[in-house]
Amino acid sequence: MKKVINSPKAPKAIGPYSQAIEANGTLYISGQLPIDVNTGKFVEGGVKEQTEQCLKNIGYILEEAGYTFDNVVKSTCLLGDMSYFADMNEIYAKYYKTDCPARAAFAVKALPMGAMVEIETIAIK
Ligand SMILES: CC(=[NH2+])C(=O)[O-]
Repeated sequence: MKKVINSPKAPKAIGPYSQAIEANGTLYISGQLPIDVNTGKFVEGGVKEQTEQCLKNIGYILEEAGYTFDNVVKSTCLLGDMSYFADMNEIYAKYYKTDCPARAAFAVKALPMGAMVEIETIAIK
């Protein structure tokens, strides 16, 4: 069975997808954009601020589902340009300090709404 997770603290989906789905003790969080739910817009600033906002949104969704960052086993970081890699890592490392999740990081041609960063996450109980 699947359960739709919806945190009011995180931005609503901008398309036909759920913020997250929990199935069989695994939480699949959709790619999070750097949207600040309070403004409905991207957080001000550059790659570091955008990465932080993506991770904050992920944290709200984890919390809503009863998970923490310690439960994360895999993440995928999508970047608008590979030159963002170091700045993204600097912020990412604040959230994942030890026993870091498995991860892939890609530079892509473009991200929704022109974001610089989008982060997808899988967590298990
Ligand atoms: C932003 C996002 N997760 C999507 O699928 O468009």
